[in-house]
Order: sequence, then structure tokens, then C-alpha cells
Amino acid sequence: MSSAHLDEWQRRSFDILSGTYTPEQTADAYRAHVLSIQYAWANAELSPAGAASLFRTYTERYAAVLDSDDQHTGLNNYADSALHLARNQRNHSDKWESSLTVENVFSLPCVQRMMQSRGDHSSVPVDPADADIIVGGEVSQSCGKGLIKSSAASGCKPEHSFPRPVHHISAVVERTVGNLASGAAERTRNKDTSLSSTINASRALTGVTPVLAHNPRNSPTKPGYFPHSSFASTSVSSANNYHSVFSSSTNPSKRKNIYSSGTESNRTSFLPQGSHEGRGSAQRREEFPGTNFKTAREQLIVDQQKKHSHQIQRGPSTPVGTITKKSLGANRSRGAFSKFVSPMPRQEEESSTKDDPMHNTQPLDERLTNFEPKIIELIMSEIMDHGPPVAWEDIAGLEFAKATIKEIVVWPMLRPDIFTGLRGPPKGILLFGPPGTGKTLIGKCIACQSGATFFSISASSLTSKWVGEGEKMVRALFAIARCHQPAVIFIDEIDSLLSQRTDGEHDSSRRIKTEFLVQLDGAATSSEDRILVVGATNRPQEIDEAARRRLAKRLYIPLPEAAARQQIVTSLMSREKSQLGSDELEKVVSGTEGFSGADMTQLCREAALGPIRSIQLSDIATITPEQVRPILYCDFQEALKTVRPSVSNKDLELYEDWNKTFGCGR
Ligand SMILES: Nc1ncnc2c1ncn2[C@@H]1O[C@H](COP(=O)(O)OP(=O)(O)OP(=O)(O)O)[C@@H](O)[C@H]1O
Ligand SMILES: [Mg+2]
Repeated sequence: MSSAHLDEWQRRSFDILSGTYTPEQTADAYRAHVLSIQYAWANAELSPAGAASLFRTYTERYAAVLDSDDQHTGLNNYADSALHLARNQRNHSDKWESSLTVENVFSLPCVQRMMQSRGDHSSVPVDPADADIIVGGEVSQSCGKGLIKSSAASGCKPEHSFPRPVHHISAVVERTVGNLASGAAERTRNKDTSLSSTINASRALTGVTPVLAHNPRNSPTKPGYFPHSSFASTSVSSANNYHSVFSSSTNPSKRKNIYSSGTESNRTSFLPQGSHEGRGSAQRREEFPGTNFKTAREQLIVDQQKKHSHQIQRGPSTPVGTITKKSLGANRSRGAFSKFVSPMPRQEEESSTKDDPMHNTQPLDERLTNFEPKIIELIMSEIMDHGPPVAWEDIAGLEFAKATIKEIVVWPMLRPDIFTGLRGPPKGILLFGPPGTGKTLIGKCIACQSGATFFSISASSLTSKWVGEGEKMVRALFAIARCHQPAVIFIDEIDSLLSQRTDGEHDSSRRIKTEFLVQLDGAATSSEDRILVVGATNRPQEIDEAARRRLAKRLYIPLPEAAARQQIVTSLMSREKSQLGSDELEKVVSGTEGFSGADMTQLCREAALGPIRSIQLSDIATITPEQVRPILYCDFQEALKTVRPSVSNKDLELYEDWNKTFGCGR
């Protein structure tokens, strides 16, 4: 090298080694090295062997800098160029448009030759080169007219020009052209044009003449039989293909690959499925053994076809020659390999649909759409009460309470137009009093007599082990009640739901309480809502003060007075065989001071067992009901020895006090 070049070389080498160069500068320096070597070699300053050695060394170094993906030392040129290539690459989602039309297909020489040789059954000229169509470009002038001329000149009508093949191929035409150029499908009704366009369409894709069809009507249908028609013997390679395809129809795994014409019942055609793509490529390779290269897409198609044929082998096979109605593919929105979606609902889907409460219980109201169907169903099915009817007369005594309840519950429900404004009923009633005095009985009576939708719920049904479920239940309850107005929500033992909120209590029960109070008298409640909450408790002192305020009418349900006790005994004895004189009855009533309604019922039950106890044990098995003696006063005397009042005087004082403080009674 000249000294100038050597100096330059040394300077660049020093700079490269110094480590101060960026990858771009290093690459430039190596490129300059390579140029210097070339220059020196051209000027015979270097021996060819030395130049070659240096050239190889520095070219490799240069390439290493270009292609290295290390961001400190390389330029990652490989990835860049790959990305660049990818950016310009067309992919499968790009719409492919064929320039093939029914008209211009006749301009192809192979079609011309085939048409000219229509009368000659010995052979059909086939030349793969003829099939070259410039895809995306314009094919020369339409030759549709030329065909007609040619046909006319030969004196053959188009319908008879290709007696059998036309029939066989028409199905292929419909499919292939339908796939290739959707607009052309309609035009391919003409059988002559169908023939031509099919051949060329297939050629355009596969490079070979399409395999022609076998007509079972004109030849034996024995599988594997190769018909000696002129069309069948198109060429050796085509014949081989034909034969192999046709023979393969004996194999159940390939039967799905056989297409049959669906346009006319008297013709049947066979063609391998997907011939225009996967199979076409395979054929091309068979014909041109040098080209073993398969694109990834071709490989995918081959794999898919293999997989597909395996699946078919296991499934039921289509009988050979079965005529099936076939879509032209125009309506197919999914790809060939997309998942099949049955138009019929599957069995499990159907059953799950049936089981799904969403499908069974359509929310009646849009206000319920926010709630889970499960919760709605729970409230609807478990909470609405349909017990035995209870009349007001069945409740002994408690006249004031009954009158007040009728005033608050029954009449406003019957005449909501009168009970408006200040006359509007309160949103809540609290029935409190000692146990067994008829609070629950009143609830049942309201359910029967008010004409309102009656929800009888227990506190436990509103609580749930799942956090948040309890509030949802309360919300859902009121939402459903709002949809079924007028409604009465009866909550027995309401103290357990609305007890005093303490610091130590569980957070979830506190939230349920809050939700209940909000629903009872909060922003969520409108004054027009005709929802009445009736709570019953024998522990009124435990009720939260906020709840107490909302249950505006607090009615004391006391122990039954003498008249009420007498009514209970009379009512119960009227259903039994009894002989109780009025003075005896009075003695019973006076002897049961402090008894609750439940205690009175218990006393009567006990007395009713007296006649049975008087029967000898030996007779108990044989005695008839009529032979059992009636209930007498002595039975009550005996019963009074065992039945005691369940409410103590001390407890009564508490109720009296609470009634005086918070009650609404006189
Ligand atoms: N006033 C009444 N008239 C008729 N029967 C009554 C009366 N009070 C109570 N009874 C009888 O007692 C039974 C129990 O009454 P109920 O269940 O209504 O009591 P309660 O007030 O709800 O008690 P608790 O506070 O313990 O729940 C009733 O089934 C009924 O037979
Ligand atoms: Mg009760």
C-alpha cells in the first residue's frame, strides 16, 4: 500500500481499537479498510492471496458490526432489514384479487387449443406453461366472443361441445371460481364458460390442468376404475393424478376429499379438496422435482390436510358418489380452517340454559336487573309466605292492636287514594310484648287479610356468611317489594336483625343493619312506596334506637285478658268434644291469670289429653274415637297442675315500662 493509505489505515485501526468509536463509526472504519484493500489490490500493491485474506478478515469484521444485536457494539442491521422486509411483505389477511374473469380466460392459448380439439377425443393438449396468468395484471383482450365464433365455426353448439367433461367440471367451476372471484360465480352458470374458467382458474393456482371428473352414469362405478374417456387421458401426469385421486376414493379417509356436484342430481364429480392451494402445490412439486421448497403456508396447508383426513378416518365417511348440496363458498364468512360452529345449540348448552335461573326467571322489572338472579329467586321462593289463612277473629282480644293494624295496614292498602299526605301510613310497625301473645299470629293475619304481597322473613335469611351478601339480600328484598306493591315485609324476631349497634359486633351484621335502616327510611325510599315493614319482638329494649324511630307504630301485644283467654279456650274446645259449662269455663279463665295465649293453648292441649289418660292401657288399641269421653273441667284442673305461665311478673313489668316509654298504645 502507498504510505498515505497506510497512514490512514493505521489511524483507523488505532481509532477502532481505542474503544471510543460508536458502532456506526466502527462499521464505517471497517468499510474504509475493505475499500483500501480493494484499492491496493487493484493497483497491484497487494498480492491476490494477501488481498483475499485481508478482504475476508475485514469483511467479516464489518459484517459482525452490522449484524450484531449488541447495542453497544453492533448495529443490529439484520433485524432492521428483516423488519423492513416484513413491513413491505403482503400477508394472508391482505385481500388477494385475481385478474381472472370469465371473459379473459378464453384468451389463454390452452383454452383455445382445448376448445379447438373438442371434437377430437383422443387427447387434450396440456401444457403447464399455458397456465401462466399474470396475477394482479391485466390479461389480454377478452376472448369470450372468440369462443363463440370458434364454436360456431366448428358447427358444434356449445352445449354439445364437451359432452361429458362439461357436466363433470361444472361443479368444479362453481367451486373454484366461487372461491377465486366471488363476482364470477353467477356468471359461471353457463356450462361452457364454466369449463374454461375452471381449467384456467385451477391452472392459475396450481400450474396443472385440473383433474377431471368421473361420470358414474357412463362408466362402471367400481372404485379405482379409470374411465377411458378422451378427457380422462389428458396427459400422463394428469392421468396419474387422476388415477391416484380416484383410487383414493376407496379409502374412507379420503372420501371427504371427494366433492360431488350439487347442481344436478344426475351428475357426480370428484375432485380433491383444496386442490387450488395445498394439493396444487404438491402436484407442482411432483411435476417439477427440482423445486422441493415449501413455503410455511404450504407446509401448514399440508399439515392441516393430513390432520383433517385423520379426523375423517375416525368419523363417519361420506359415501362415494353421494350427491350433496354444496355451497359455492360465497356465503362462507369463516376460513376453511376456522372452528366449526354448529347452528344448533349443543345438548349441554341447552340443559345449562334450562337450568340457568336467568333464563327461567326473567327479571320482571328493570329495577331488579342489578341483582343476581340467585338472590331474586331466593327471596321470591323462600320469603313469600303462603301459610294457612288466619282471620282477625282467630286472634283473641288485642282489640286495640287489631284496630290499629287494620287502620295502618288494611285500609291504606285498600284505599291508597284516601290515605295520602298526613294520613299516609307509617313505614314501620313494631309489635312487641311477652312471648306467646300472638305477634306472629298477627303477622300471619296481615298476610291473609291485607291483600298486599307478604314477605315473611327471618333475620337469618338476610344474613350470610359471604361478606356483602347480607346487604345485597336486604337491598334485593326492598327492590322486589317495590316491584310488588303494596307489600308488607314481616320480620319476626326483628331484635336479632336490628339490635343495638355496638363496637364489638361483627362488621357485616352492622352493615346489614345500616342497609336496612337506609332502605326503611332513607334516600332510596320514596314517599309513594307502599311498603310496610312489620317487626315483631319480645325483646323491644334491644332494638337499635334508629330502628325504633323508623318503626313508628310500636304496639304492645300484652298478655290476654280474661275475655281473650275465655275466647281462646272456647275457640279451641269448639273443635273438640268437650263438656265445659260456663261456670267451669269462668273458673278456668280466672285460674289462668298471667297466662299468655300460647300458655292457654298449651293448657287446652294438656286438658285434651285427660280423656285419653283415663282409658285403660288394654283398651287403647281397640277404642274408637267416638268412645273417647269428652274433655271435662276435671281435665283442666289436672292440666293446671302442670301448665304454668311462661311470663314472669318481673318480665311483664319490663314490657309495661317499655310500653309506657316507647309504646303507642293507650
Ligand atoms: N291472641 C291470641 N289469640 C289466639 N291464639 C293465640 C293468641 N296469642 C297466642 N295464641 C296462640 O299461641 C300461639 C303462639 O303465638 P305467637 O307465635 O303468635 O306468639 P308470639 O307473640 O309470636 O310469641 P314469640 O314472641 O315467642 O314469638 C299461637 O299459635 C296461638 O295458637
Ligand atoms: Mg313470634
